[in-house]
Amino acid sequence: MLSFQNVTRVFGQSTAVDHATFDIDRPMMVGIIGASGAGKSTLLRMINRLTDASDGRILFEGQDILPLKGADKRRWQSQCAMIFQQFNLVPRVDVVSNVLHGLLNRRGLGATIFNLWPREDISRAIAILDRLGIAEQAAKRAEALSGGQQQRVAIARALMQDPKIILADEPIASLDPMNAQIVMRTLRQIHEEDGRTVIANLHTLDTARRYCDRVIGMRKGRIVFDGVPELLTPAAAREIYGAGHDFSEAATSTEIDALDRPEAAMRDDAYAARLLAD
Ligand SMILES: Nc1ncnc2c1ncn2[C@@H]1O[C@H](COP(=O)(O)OP(=O)(O)OP(=O)(O)O)[C@@H](O)[C@H]1O
Repeated sequence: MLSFQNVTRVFGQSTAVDHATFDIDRPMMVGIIGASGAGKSTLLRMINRLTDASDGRILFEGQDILPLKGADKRRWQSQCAMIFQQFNLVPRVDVVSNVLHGLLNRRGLGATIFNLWPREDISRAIAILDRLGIAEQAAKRAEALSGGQQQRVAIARALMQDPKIILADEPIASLDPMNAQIVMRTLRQIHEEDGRTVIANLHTLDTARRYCDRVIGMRKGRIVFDGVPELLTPAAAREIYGAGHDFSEAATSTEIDALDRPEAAMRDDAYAARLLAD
């Protein structure tokens, strides 16, 4: 289905992703973990062509998606929707319109600017919001919603594209523990019920363990772990995070406690090291 073959991305002197090679041969939920700067975002962004690869091939159902241009590239991008840590909604615009923006690649800019959406698109947007439990927010401005609700709107916008793959770049890093769980459960539900592949960059090992079928661990651009969560032993975690021997798996088994800490939103090596060393 999705095949990475020696995919590399170089920025100047630094190699953000170094010969990444792996196959996803059936719909699954994949968590990508690693310290800040390990290359997780770059890996994800190369899939939907927000970032170009320097070398290698990414095949989707046999076709290399890296050389795609123009309409072909847009078609591919509509098959792999992305959600972001900061939701990337239009804050002053109502929720339904934000969801309808998921159709931008298909309906064009005119429909978006003039808010000219066919009735069936609007009905579908509301049905998706209903599925995600936020239909009653449909008429509100996006900025009036809580973070967790805004991320669900972003997921609804992604679903509007009817994508085969959902790419989630730190989807819960800005959320409180309760909303983080709701968003992760929503992503899991979308995978299980719709058969879509979800690939999510995650900050806590425990979230990857709890929600993902497979975990890919990156360190300094290289994939150093690829397996089922059960194989994510303390030794494997040390390898991924470069942590010391005082690493304790128990320290990462309380995702909610970890997210509860005020510094949980920090995205740096010190945070990962502290988490592992606690
Ligand atoms: N546009 C860019 N220009 C230059 N360097 C970049 C660019 N994007 C990423 N990098 C570098 O590539 C490396 C990998 O960055 P990336 O954002 O992919 O890591 P990450 O694992 O997602 O980190 P984080 O968890 O902090 O988001 C880093 O050294 C980063 O500085």
